[in-house]
Amino acid sequence: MTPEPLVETRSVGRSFGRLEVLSGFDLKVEAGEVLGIIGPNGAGKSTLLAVLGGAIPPTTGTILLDGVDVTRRPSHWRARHGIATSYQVPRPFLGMSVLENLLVAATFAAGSRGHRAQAAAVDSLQRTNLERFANAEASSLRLLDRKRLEVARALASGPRLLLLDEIAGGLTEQEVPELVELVRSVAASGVTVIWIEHVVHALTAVATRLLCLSYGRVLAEGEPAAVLASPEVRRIYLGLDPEVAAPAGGPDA
Ligand SMILES: Nc1ncnc2c1ncn2[C@@H]1O[C@H](COP(=O)(O)OP(=O)(O)OP(=O)(O)O)[C@@H](O)[C@H]1O
Repeated sequence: MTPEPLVETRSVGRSFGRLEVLSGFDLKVEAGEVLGIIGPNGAGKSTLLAVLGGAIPPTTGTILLDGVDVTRRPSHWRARHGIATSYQVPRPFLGMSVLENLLVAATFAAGSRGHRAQAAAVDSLQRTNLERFANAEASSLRLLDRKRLEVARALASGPRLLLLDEIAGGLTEQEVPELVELVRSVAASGVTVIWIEHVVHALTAVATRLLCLSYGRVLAEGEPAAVLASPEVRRIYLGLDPEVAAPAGGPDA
């Protein structure tokens, strides 16, 4: 028997009033994958992530986690059952220390108490290279370290699936590889990742699979270089002439 995908959407739709952002959307993500999702502004990427994380319910369709229907489960339930999200704009408690932020995350997102919460907080601190800032106020961190803290807060809940919503946004070209390295190490520790991002080279550096979304439908999906070379992706997302051959390794090569 083949194991269930870690997460699966079956015919998921999401509308906002009369605007149908996703419709009949099917996706399977296996444990251990790093799925990168690209697509033009308004394609429905963040909506998809919000539906997966439970921030908003789908209008139609079903979401399965390990084969179990979690469609109507809210985000706090999903956080306690292995789905965590990190957002583009980090939202730490600015007046608290880094460690306190992680303790809050471990306590409220994962429902841990006492020593277990402490251990989860310290573990996420180490996994994100933030130990030296443990007692620093979150407000004092530079943007890259705030991004690390945003990932650490998600890790403190002990996720099996980490949803990353444009976390490279606002970083310099020098900082992006450091964030990529963090995502790579999180994935190597056994966490499945779905990362939506406009910084395409960040995704291709770590994604095992790439999916390009446009108006809620899949333009192309598969091995990252092949997706970036797809004529539809080049024309609709990258704004390149599909007649001109893509350089080996994709447009960032
Ligand atoms: N809460 C909402 N209410 C109304 N419309 C919404 C809401 N959230 C998203 N939309 C609309 O849904 C469409 C898809 O938005 P979404 O944020 O999912 O796209 P995206 O692919 O993530 O775009 P971007 O790359 O710009 O972040 C857009 O037209 C957006 O305006």
